[in-house]
Amino acid sequence: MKQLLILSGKGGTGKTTVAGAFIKLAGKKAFADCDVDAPNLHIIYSDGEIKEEKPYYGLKKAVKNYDICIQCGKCEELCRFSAIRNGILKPMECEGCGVCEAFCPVKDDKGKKAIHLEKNISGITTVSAINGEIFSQAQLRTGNGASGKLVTEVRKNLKNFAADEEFAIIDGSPGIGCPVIASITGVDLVLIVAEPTISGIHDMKRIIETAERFGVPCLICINKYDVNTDKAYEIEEFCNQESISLIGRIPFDASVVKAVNQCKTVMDMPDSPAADALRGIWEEIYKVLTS
Ligand SMILES: Nc1ncnc2c1ncn2[C@@H]1O[C@H](COP(=O)(O)OP(=O)(O)OP(=O)(O)O)[C@@H](O)[C@H]1O
Ligand code: SF4
Ligand code: SF4
Repeated sequence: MKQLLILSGKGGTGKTTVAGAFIKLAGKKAFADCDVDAPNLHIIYSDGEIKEEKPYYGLKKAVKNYDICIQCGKCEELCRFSAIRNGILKPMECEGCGVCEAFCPVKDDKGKKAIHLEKNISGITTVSAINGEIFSQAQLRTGNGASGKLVTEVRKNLKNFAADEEFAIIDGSPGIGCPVIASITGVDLVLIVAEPTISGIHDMKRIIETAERFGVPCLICINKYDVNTDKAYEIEEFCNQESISLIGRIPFDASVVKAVNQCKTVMDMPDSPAADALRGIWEEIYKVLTS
């Protein structure tokens, strides 16, 4: 299975718009949303038969039994993350280090400490089949820090359920942190959707560096290039200097927004200049993936 990952560094540059279009264009494929903090590919690809929905247990978290606690204050004194304040445990701030449990002097009749670690549901993974094509995604629960592990789970599910597919198209998350690193490992190609703004260019450079560190080849396309042609030109110059292929420019197109409002991809919209540009970009990517 050839895996294409779509990234940008900066959020909101058009990753999901591009991923949604490629899923439509690619024919036989599987797809995944690795933006587990804020998944949104399901807005376009929602009607499927659920194959599997599972809780994902990530980091353990502290649980406090207030009935047996003698309020000695040891756990509060030792917690490096200030997750216990005025005797009250704030589960959202617990990092699961286990120091409180190790030093708590009180046990219940089953030997469980007054403060102890317990399994914790970090998120929910879902695999669905849409017209026979596998869609793997997950939603991280608020206050959980296991985003990288959850992304790894999404990719594992994609491989397990769609091992025979020719392509996998993966919508990545913004930034360069854990979820991006978990999504980049082992993919065949990264497409960076660059935005012609100061922050868009800055973040594009950071994500190129990240991909290079993992030895994954990168291609670039500029989205909404006509909104700031000076900055679009700066991206082109950068690509020339660094010998990175710029494979397309997508214009600002009101039908992209209309498509999202109708829960469709831009490829479903008539007379869309953005759809025309995306068709050309997909052809280039297809050539690289199948060469
Ligand atoms: N070429 C375009 N013309 C007009 N609007 C666009 C274009 N591309 C994207 N948009 C709009 O910009 C917004 C962000 O796009 P999108 O959700 O695809 O970005 P994203 O990179 O996936 O965001 P996030 O980082 O939040 O996941 C959406 O409202 C989308 O409709
Ligand atoms: S497990 Fe660690 S972070 Fe969580 S409350 Fe205990 S000491 Fe604090
Ligand atoms: S260390 Fe144990 S007994 Fe002491 S305050 Fe914390 S939970 Fe209560």
